[in-house]
Amino acid sequence: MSSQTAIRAAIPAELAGMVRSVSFKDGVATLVADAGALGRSAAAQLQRELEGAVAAVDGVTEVRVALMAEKRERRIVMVGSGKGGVGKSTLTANLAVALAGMGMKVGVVDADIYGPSQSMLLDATGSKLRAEGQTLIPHQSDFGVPFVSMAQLIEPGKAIAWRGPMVGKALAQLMEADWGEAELLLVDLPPGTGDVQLTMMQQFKPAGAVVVSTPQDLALIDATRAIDLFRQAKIPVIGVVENMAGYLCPHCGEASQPFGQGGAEAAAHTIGVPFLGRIPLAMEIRVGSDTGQPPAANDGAIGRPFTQVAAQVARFLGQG
Ligand SMILES: Nc1ncnc2c1ncn2[C@@H]1O[C@H](COP(=O)(O)OP(=O)(O)OP(=O)(O)O)[C@@H](O)[C@H]1O
Repeated sequence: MSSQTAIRAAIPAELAGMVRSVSFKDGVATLVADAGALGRSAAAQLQRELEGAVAAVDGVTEVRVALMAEKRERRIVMVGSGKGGVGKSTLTANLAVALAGMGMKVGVVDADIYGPSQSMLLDATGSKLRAEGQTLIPHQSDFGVPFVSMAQLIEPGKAIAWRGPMVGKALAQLMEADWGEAELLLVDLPPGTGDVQLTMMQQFKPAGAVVVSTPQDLALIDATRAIDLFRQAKIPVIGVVENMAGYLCPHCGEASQPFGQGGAEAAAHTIGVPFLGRIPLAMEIRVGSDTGQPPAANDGAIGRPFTQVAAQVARFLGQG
């Protein structure tokens, strides 16, 4: 058997499909393998396994493995708001679940340095998040949506003192986590127009932004500021979502409007950005969010408004 044939024979069958070429000269075996579909840690493991298997072949004194990884086109959509507490994290989690339900490979980056909450929203188990060296390993939620979170990088309550360079470093770690096949990252921004927003726009070239607001005037003024910032940076505003838009009393069935009604839609028209839809204020949304059960994971009526917004985001991305 020639050495080249012996090397091919030594490659485990389950890895053989990824090996594009094998050559052998003066004791040096050179393998080229396709790691384009693999995340960083899986690619490193492929390399180790190939090296181990081929090093055992008679006559081989050195193994060189070259991994080809075609750069994957991964797009980024930011979810922002002017004001805090308007439901940005809730919308991010449910949009991600709804888009995954439509067949997209979506990851969530929880970049809310002041109140990271995706662990609660997407993970009922409360499992610990992991890292391999400097590379964060996204946590696989039960809903087909992996996520990483600022909560992995900062101690609770310490973020207030964070400034530009620290924010940039932490954000880069989240964005460059081992995202594997994810084709879309949804980024849950902190409220407002601070360092995280600026760094996102300068360093990561988002494909677009969704802005959440309640129908209240104050929230809308702040949302308009966020939209202005995205526009200045030439980030397309995919549209505005009105959250907490009307409350249906579960006892008497009467509809009331604690935060007013239609404000976000009117503001979107005035500013000239699309209006993506309305999410009602509903006890089931709050309870589902607090227990790691995003409503968009179910077919029920309460998940539908999220699915409708997700369909528009998919359309914007050319996937709908
Ligand atoms: N449509 C809704 N109906 C009922 N409760 C909601 C709705 N949207 C959000 N909530 C609840 O409101 C609270 C704030 O929501 P969320 O954390 O998503 O807001 P946020 O804008 O991300 O806040 P933060 O400023 O902390 O980042 C949470 O308790 C959430 O469960």
